[in-house]
Amino acid sequence: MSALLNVDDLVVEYHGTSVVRAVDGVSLSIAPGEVLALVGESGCGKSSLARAVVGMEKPHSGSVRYRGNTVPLLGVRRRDKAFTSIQMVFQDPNSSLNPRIKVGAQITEGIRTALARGEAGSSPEEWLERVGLPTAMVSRYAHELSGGQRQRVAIARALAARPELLVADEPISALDASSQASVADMMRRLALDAGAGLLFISHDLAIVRLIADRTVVMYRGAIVESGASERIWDEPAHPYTQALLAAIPEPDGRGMLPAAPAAEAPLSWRTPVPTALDRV
Ligand SMILES: Nc1ncnc2c1ncn2[C@@H]1O[C@H](COP(=O)(O)OP(=O)(O)OP(=O)(O)O)[C@@H](O)[C@H]1O
Repeated sequence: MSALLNVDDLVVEYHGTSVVRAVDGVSLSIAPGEVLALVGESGCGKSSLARAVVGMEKPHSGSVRYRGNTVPLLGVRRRDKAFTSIQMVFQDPNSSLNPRIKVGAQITEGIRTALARGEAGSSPEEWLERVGLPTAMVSRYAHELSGGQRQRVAIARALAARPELLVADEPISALDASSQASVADMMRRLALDAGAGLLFISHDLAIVRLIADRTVVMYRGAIVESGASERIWDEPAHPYTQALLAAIPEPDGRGMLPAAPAAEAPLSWRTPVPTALDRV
């Protein structure tokens, strides 16, 4: 099956007083109906990659193509029908929800995006039910909801647009621990029922293992390992992946590996590779 999303040798840089190369030559693809997880520690470049995928960052080099077409920068992407089927959920729901518009109206914006593409729409109440919220919330404002409820609304709005590609950047970290797995699973089901591809960004390998077909592990802007999620969980090949797995607290997940903190990892991957900052 041809890919929905192709990222080829992508480089994202921030040019300020110094140059930060946040994404350093990343290639990946997502097929329709596939969940791809992107994992890695804070600052490894996950959000920069996600932002470039949805047109919020301009690639320094390399390319991001959606159904074979280069994804334009956000303003153009929003206006171009060919790209309204890309939706994003952010870590912080406050950055995507408007505090002055009622929840129902915000979900309706998503439904209108779907209708404009000739897709079936449904009511805001139905979407609230699907994400586990009471339908009465249609008439509430975002500031009247808890952080977790807000994130569910943001997820409902993104899914109401019937995305064919959903990019979710740490979508469950605002939720309480007991509902993280169920919301992640709900996102998987709703995206896949619609035949969409899901790029699910997380630092939580235990959840990623539950919902992602494939996992890509990022470290310092580059991919160090990728493969079937179960394989990465059972036989992590790269020392960095092994350290990520070993860091999962025992009651929550793995607890199988002997403690292998990053400090004990081989120098080959711990030592900053003299690429990014040194080169530019
Ligand atoms: N606007 C910016 N200007 C300059 N540097 C930035 C900017 N945004 C991100 N960076 C830097 O780029 C690198 C990658 O950041 P990014 O937010 O992509 O990582 P991340 O893996 O998503 O982290 P987190 O999990 O904490 O969100 C970091 O070193 C960060 O400090």
